[in-house]
Amino acid sequence: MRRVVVISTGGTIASRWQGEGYAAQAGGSEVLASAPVPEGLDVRVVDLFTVNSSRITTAHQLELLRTVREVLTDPEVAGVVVTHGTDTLEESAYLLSLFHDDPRPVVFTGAQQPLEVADGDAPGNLYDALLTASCGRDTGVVIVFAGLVHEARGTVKVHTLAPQAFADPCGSPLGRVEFGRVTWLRRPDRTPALELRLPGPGGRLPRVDIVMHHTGADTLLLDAVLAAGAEGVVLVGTGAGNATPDIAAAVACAVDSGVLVALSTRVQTGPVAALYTGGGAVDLAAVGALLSGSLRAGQTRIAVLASLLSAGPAATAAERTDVLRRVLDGAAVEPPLSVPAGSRRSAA
Ligand SMILES: NC(=O)C[C@H](N)C(=O)O
Repeated sequence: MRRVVVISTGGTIASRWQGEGYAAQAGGSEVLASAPVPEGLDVRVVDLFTVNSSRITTAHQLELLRTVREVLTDPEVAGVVVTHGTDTLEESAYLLSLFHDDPRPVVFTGAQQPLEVADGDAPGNLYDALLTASCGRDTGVVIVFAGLVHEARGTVKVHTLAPQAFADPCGSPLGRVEFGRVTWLRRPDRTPALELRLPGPGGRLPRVDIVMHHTGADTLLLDAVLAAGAEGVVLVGTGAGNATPDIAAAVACAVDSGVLVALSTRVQTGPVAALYTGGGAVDLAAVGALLSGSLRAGQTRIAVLASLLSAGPAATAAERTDVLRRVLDGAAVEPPLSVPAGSRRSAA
């Protein structure tokens, strides 16, 4: 029997009607009982949390990371399944993937329809995730949803309600799960795992905020997160990563004071590219913002958070920047042909 451990964290896959709306309520054993189990598997359950994933914090994510590592100390375990709400699944999965250094797979899944819905998607997704966790090797952390296996990095929630909830807008799936079999379509682009320096119990966790640019925006929100003590900021630019000269000046001050700044885009597909000046990505990169490649805002924030955690509180700004640059290089996609060579990433 191959052993797979399911770590249950809540989400719609564990949700029931509460009178006014749905909320996570069921524990892991109930979630598991809703799905058929592939033949020949010995499935164990760890009940970690029961929360809707919009409430997931960095502390939850680090507890999940610790739990996965603890589960994998058992050599009998072939793989791990994490059941998670879909709202922030891509963030937790990407965080774990950056620190994952084990050949055994960690498979995230969830559902768009709640537990006990007669024709819901939970049982199929969980079955596929169990199958993938039992047979994958050197896959890293993946997301199994609606019959597809996605690499954690780059994958985002693309529909609020539909069963096909996840896709990588700049990439392609790693595999398919159908007819009770996993078919691998390509190898994941795995990068070396980051060194893990977890803060001790009660240790301070870095604050990383996201600020989105829009027409008429000034520096108020950026100033506010910096005043609140953000050690990292993701600026979500318009287009290929653009803002204004005032915002570029505020980013320059933030970088000079040791804040890690990454630049993502609010556009759904395509990489950030240093093409425009006048407050655009050319100027933002010149003052030290690192371009996020094809990572969308949520995963860019995780890249910044993971870099701060991995560098540790005693690291210099240059050391933290160096870790983030390596993480983002691992997330790069080729720039479109129209982007001049060498303009994709900041030289800062
Ligand atoms: N489909 C879901 O899981 C959505 C839910 N709001 C969650 O993320 O917890």
